[in-house]
This record gives sequence, C-alpha cells and structure tokens, in this order.
Amino acid sequence: MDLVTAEEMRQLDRTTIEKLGIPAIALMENAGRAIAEEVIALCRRRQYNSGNSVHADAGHGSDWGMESDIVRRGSNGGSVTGGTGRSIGGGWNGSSGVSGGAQPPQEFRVSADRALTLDHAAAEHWLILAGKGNNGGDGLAAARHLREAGLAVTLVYAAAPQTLAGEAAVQRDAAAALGIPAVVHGRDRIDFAGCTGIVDALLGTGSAGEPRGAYADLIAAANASGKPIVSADIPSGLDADTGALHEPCIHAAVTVCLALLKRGLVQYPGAGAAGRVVVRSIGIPAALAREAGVQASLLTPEVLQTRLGVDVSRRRSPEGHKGTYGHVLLAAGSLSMSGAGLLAARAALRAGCGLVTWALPAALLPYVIGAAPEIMLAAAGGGEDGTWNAETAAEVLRLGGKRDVVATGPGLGRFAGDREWLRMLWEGISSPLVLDADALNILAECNYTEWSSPGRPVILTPHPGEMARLAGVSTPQVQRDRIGLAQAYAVKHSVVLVLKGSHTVIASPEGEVYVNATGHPGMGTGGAGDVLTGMIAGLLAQGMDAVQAAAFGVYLHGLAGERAAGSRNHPSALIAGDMIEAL
Ligand SMILES: NC(=O)C1=CN([C@@H]2O[C@H](COP(=O)(O)OP(=O)(O)OC[C@H]3O[C@@H](n4cnc5c(N)ncnc54)[C@H](OP(=O)(O)O)[C@@H]3O)[C@@H](O)[C@H]2O)[C@@H](O)CC1
Ligand SMILES: [K+]
Repeated sequence: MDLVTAEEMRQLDRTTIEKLGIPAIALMENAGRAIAEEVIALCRRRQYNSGNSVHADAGHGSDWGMESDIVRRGSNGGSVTGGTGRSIGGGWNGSSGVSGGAQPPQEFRVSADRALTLDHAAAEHWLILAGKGNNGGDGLAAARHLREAGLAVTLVYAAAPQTLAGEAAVQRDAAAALGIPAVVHGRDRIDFAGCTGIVDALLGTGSAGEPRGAYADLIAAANASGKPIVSADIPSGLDADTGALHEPCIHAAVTVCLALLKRGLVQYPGAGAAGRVVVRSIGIPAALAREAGVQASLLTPEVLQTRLGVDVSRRRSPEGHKGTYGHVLLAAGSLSMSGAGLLAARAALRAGCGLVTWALPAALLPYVIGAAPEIMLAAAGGGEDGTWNAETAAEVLRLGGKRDVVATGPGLGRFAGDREWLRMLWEGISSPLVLDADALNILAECNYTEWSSPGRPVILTPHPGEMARLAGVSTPQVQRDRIGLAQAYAVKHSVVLVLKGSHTVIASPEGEVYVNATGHPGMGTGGAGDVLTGMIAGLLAQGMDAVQAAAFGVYLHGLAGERAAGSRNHPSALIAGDMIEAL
C-alpha cells in the first residue's frame, strides 16, 4: 500500500482528472459516498456494542431485510413483490412454460444499497463540518448519502457558503436543493450537544499551518463534544506529510483516507489522532502512484513479496545444511552489557542463519561460555575489565573477513580509539555491515562519508535518540517527520536506515521507504533493539539483500513482539528474550 505526501496526492488527482478524463466531481462523489458508508458502519458498530440490535454489526438487520428484499417469482418476470421476504419464493409451481417442470425454482434476490442502509437511522443526527475547499465538498456529498439513508444531518459551514467554489459549490447547491439544514459558524448556533456524531470535512490535504479562525473554533468544539468524529481524508489540523499535530487538531474515531494513504496517518502523533484509518478507493488508479514515482509504502506481506521479492514463507532447501544459511560475525557485548551480545547472537540464529560467531572481549569469555551452546565464541582481546579497546579491530577484521555478515554495536560501550576502531571495520570489511547502538554513537562523531568503502551495503538501526545524534538534530525533530528524515539521511549517506520506534521506518539509499505496521507497545524494553540487530544480520547471512533483510527483519521482529506480548499475562511483562522465543 503506497504512502503519499499531499503534493504527490495532488499530482495524482490532476493526472486522473486531466489525463484520464475522470471529472473531479466524480471523484468527490466517490469520496462522499465512502465517507457516508464509514459513518454508517460506525453507527452499526455502536448499535451493536450498545446491544440495540443483535443484527446491526452484520450490516443486515431484520427490519432492513423485510423492507428491502424483493423476491421475484418465476423466470418470466411474472410477479414482483416487495416487502414480504422469502416466504413468497416458496410458491413456485412450475408455470414458467418450460416443459418437464421438475426444475427447482430459480429464486433471485435484489438487495438495496446495503452499505448505505442503517437500522434505527432516525436515532442518528450528524453534524457535517464543511470547510470551503474540496475537503468540505467531500463532506457535503457525504451528507446527501447519509440523509438518503435516513439519518438526520445538519451542515455546519466554516465560511459563508457563497465563498465555496468549483465542485464544492456544486455540492453546496445540491445539498441546498434537497433542503438539508445548514448553519454557518459565527452566524448561527451550533448544537454539538444534540448530535450523535460529527463528520470532519474542514481541512484536507490543502491545509497549511495551524487551523485559523472558524476552523480552529469548530475543531476545538468538536473535540470537546465527546461525540465520535469521522474525518474526511485526514483529521483537520494534522500535517498530512509528517504526522505533526497543529493546535487544535481533530481527534477522530475513524479517518476515511481517500484514494491513497497519507504519510501523516502512519506517523505519530498523527497516527494517534486519526483513530481507525480506512483507505477508500475513489477512482484514482493506485498504479498511477508508482508511475508518478511515489517511493513510500506501508510494509505489508504483499509489499514484502511483490515489491521487495522476499520469500515470506522462508522455505528451506531439503538439501540445505548449516553452511547454506550463512555465517554471522557479531562483535558485541562488554562487561556490564554482555547480555546485549547474547540477545543479538541468539536472535540471529532464530532468524534462521546457519552459524553465529560472537566476538567479545576475552575477559568476558569464561562468564558467557554455556549461556547459549549454539553460539561460537571468539576472544577478541580487549581490556582485563571486559571492555573493548582499539587493538581488537585487527582480530574483528580477521574474523569478519571470512563471514557473510558483520554486525556490531550492541553492548559495545565506548572506549579510547573507538572512532579509529570503527573506521578500520568500515574500510576493511567487505561483507554487509549492520551497525547499532554504540557503533552508531561512534559513527555520529565521525565524518564517515569521507571514509573509503569496499562498496558493500551498510545497515544502520538507530532509535530516535541515536538518529538525532547521527543527523545532528534534536530527538523531537527526528520524531516530527520520521519518514522524511530517514529517507533524506539514507539517500545522502548511501546507507539502509532503520529508524526504530512505533511504526519503524526503513529507507534505502535509492530513497525507497517502507513503514512497518507490526509491533506492540510492550516491545519498549531493554534488549529489543539488540534482538532486531541480530535478526537483520541473520537474514542477511541467508542471502537477502540489505533492504530485504532490514524490512523483513523489522516486520518479523514486530510480529514476534505481538506474539510474545499476547503470551504473557500482561504485555508489560514482555522482555527481549521472549521475542526471540516467539520467532
Ligand atoms: N482535488 C480533487 O480532485 C480531490 C480532492 N479531494 C479532497 O480535497 C481535499 C483537498 O482539497 P483542497 O485542495 O481544496 O484543500 P482543503 O484541504 O479542502 O483546504 C483548502 C481550504 O482550506 C483553507 N485553509 C487552508 N489552510 C487553512 C488553515 N490553516 N486554516 C484555515 N483555513 C485553511 C483554504 O483557504 P485559503 O487559505 O485559501 O483562504 C482553502 O479554502 C482532499 O483532502 C480531499 O478531501 C478528494 O475529494 C479527491 C478529489
Ligand atoms: K478533514
């Protein structure tokens, strides 16, 4: 599923309208209908949850069935009867004129527009907050459909209705012609307390900056009402590209995202303000996105398979042996953080690689022997206190030269000469390199773009704090536009970047971006990052390319976290080792 910026969306709108010849009003009609359908779906869920109607959630209540089903008797169009349901269909008497009339009746049923039908519709009264742009036009189109379905609706214009233009003005006039009641902010009283829900069609992808004037007032009042809000395209007040929230910003129960998923809806805090996000097709062909050069997508199994070419089933060859699945060298762990190395090494094995050698300060070796018998250990020298030192680089280089992947960083610590140490690895290791934790902190202090490189891929896996150090910005600045920053950094530094956090972002040196959707809040626990480093290294060792391994590693890591969280009595009890066991 593609992820677009507001500008990319505008271009795709234009292409659809100008090159394909689909009228803008048709797209708006589709948008309005999609929004109305999601409002109705929300009403059904609410009815179901409150026990008003046991049929409601199925979207096919008993009243609806009786009123709308039409049973047509016979194949010659004889009699058509509405409103009495299936009982009529039993009257087949073989009088269709077909000889040998032993055929069973060919009953067929005609249904009304189920998605726009609601039991107890009269109990609903929705306010439609309409801005003066096309987002407002979408809301006005939705209002017509809701009214058609029997819900009471009141239009609430943020600006004088005569200021609407283009397709939005067409919708305004259609609504007026149908006699849909309307009020105007600043002129009329708006009864938020009396409504049962609110459609937010104030601002969409054309909004810029903090909502002003009437828009700000209406957003604040809608939030304060406590009524469920269905946002058209994006919650008004959200930055569609970055996920930043302006003040005020709608807090929606549902966001009906139109045509293509906007980047801001998958980045926090925007993802939190959007509620449940439903992407609805409105007639803009999704294929246009790739043709137009859209580079970001949500990381789904389908994207992993078709776009990234990952074999998500991870088939093993019947002839395979441990040598088939690659050998990871991990340089990690120090006295106080030896567990980080152990977690990464075990995760690499659980990700399916054939062999893992864990290089560590020699003084630590006696303490970790036997901790995981599947791991091979290599003493890399270092201080008597179990720390790394600059001289260990030669041994890591020697060991790493023979391995399919080298990963370093977890539990490494900082030490005198560590910048030169990392430079030697960077310049001397010709297999793919995975850098995490302190390796990233070291890198942040180096002008590493000037280092020579053997031309192999490098994967960096920073959390937001490490990313801030790498990019020379503050952590809040990192979080303000995770996709944009990760993409720009990966391209500029020719690395595969894995920006960790809720909805981890994976960016390639070519500017491709994948946003992960697996994971669990319980994964915020020490060692979770070490597990990811090991997993990515383990996948690389098996022959995946750097982007495949980073993306699939992140995806599987999130799934393992979900599984592990579900297996505890409470998700907050989740620890990193549980994720390895859940792989
Ligand atoms: N194009 C198409 O074919 C399709 C478009 N679609 C829909 O259109 C949406 C985009 O529509 P859009 O481009 O008209 O912009 P939109 O978000 O309605 O806002 C513009 C208005 O807001 C105002 N305004 C801006 N910032 C403001 C602020 N901070 N505070 C207050 N006011 C502010 C601005 O006023 P101005 O500043 O110009 O005076 C202008 O009047 C998109 O999200 C989707 O829903 C779909 O139906 C598919 C087909
Ligand atoms: K909106």
